[in-house]
Amino acid sequence: MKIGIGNDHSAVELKYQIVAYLEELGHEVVNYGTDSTESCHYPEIGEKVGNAVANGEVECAVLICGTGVGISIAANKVNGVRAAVCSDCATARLVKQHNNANIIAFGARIVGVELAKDIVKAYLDAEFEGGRHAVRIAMFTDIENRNK
Ligand SMILES: O=C(CO)[C@H](O)[C@H](O)[C@H](O)COP(=O)(O)O
Repeated sequence: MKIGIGNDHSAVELKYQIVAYLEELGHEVVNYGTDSTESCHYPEIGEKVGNAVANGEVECAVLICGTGVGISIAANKVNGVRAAVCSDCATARLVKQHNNANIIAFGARIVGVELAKDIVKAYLDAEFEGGRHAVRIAMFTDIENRNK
């Protein structure tokens, strides 16, 4: 799978570890984040990754900032993006099964590297269940269309 990754200055080291892990799993990774620990602005990276997912450049993406929150808020401003912050594996599985999240986010200041890898794996291994959940996903699109 072609997977995007984006991060701010707080998450450079964790980003490298997650890229290595994704490659170990056989995925192609596109890096949209910073490779510098110099302070930068996460909204720019969240938007860039959101666009990459929305226009199909990558199938899904991982976003990492200090908490995962700011960068996911930015990505969620892009139509078609469903970015979800996860700090545990059950949530990571459910955001795919129920919300069909196309971006998973977490915080480099919140989760350690092993938990972060487990979160990514739980998300990638899960499948969207469709059915009643598809009706609700369609309602996200309705919200986007009403608020253009
Ligand atoms: O956006 C965030 C919180 O939602 C991220 O954690 C950022 O990484 C954080 O705000 C950056 O903080 P810093 O003090 O500028 O390193």
